[in-house]
Amino acid sequence: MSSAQIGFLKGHGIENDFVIVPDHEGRLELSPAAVARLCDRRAGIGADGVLRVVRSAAHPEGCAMAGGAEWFMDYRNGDGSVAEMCGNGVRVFARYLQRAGLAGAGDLAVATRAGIRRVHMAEDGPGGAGGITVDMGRALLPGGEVSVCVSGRHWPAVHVDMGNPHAVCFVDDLADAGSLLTAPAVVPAAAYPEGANVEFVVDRGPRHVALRVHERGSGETRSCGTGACAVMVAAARRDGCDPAVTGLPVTYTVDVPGGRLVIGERPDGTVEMTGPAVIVAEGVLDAAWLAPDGASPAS
Ligand SMILES: N[C@@H](CCC[C@H](N)C(=O)O)C(=O)O
Repeated sequence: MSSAQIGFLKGHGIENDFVIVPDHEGRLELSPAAVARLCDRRAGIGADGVLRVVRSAAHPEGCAMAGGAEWFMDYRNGDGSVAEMCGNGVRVFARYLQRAGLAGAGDLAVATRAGIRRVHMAEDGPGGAGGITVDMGRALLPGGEVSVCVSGRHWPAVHVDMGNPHAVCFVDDLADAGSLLTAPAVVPAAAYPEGANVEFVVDRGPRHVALRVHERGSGETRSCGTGACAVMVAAARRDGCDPAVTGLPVTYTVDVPGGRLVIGERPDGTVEMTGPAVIVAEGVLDAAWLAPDGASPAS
């Protein structure tokens, strides 16, 4: 590859899609504008976000993470903003490492801004169909009264922190959320100083829910892994099966527009998410296109 080219891959986790930028030694200056260009669905590659793959030792935030994770997931939203964690993204990140021969089947630790996430990969199936399970850590429920407002309608919401911020509201019909072309208002805004991902949830059956999500920095997406975990945690408390109270693990099926995740919580509060991760393409980018103002993306 010439110095004017940058390698990339495209992948998705139940249609939450990402441009993957391997930058193992941390040499790229990936500005917010460059991320937004990559994610542009008409003028760029198109994606909900970017996964930059960097060795932890080559990234200041990766270095700061204890836990012996060789790789740091530098996740960016489609608008170029930085986020702490991406649940579908970490599965796709692990799939990339597996495909590149940098990780085998079995267990892998990935450093994220929200801490270390432990990933368990089965042997890859056709088209990346082998499930990947992620220990998503413990949810925090800061409490307080929060509500979500769309087009003059209000719903009470549950504030759940999965390393990144979520407002979960239970609605009668997923269509109630409207077009979700703009971000729902979350009240009080002070409860979410860094903004919020907002999930709208309906019941599908016992321990089975479905959601739509408006993601901070990306708009409505076809899936959100951390959002699905936040929904599972909120639903378990609503349904009287909080594992910390019952002493029993609980598992929910969570449907999203792009597919299905299976999410469980143990009595110690650990949340575990299982779902697919697929790499669909690989190519090269023109570095001059990525940084048209003359700033070199490679340092
Ligand atoms: N799609 C992701 C979440 C990505 C980050 C989010 N938009 C935020 O800003 O917190 C997921 O699968 O968890």
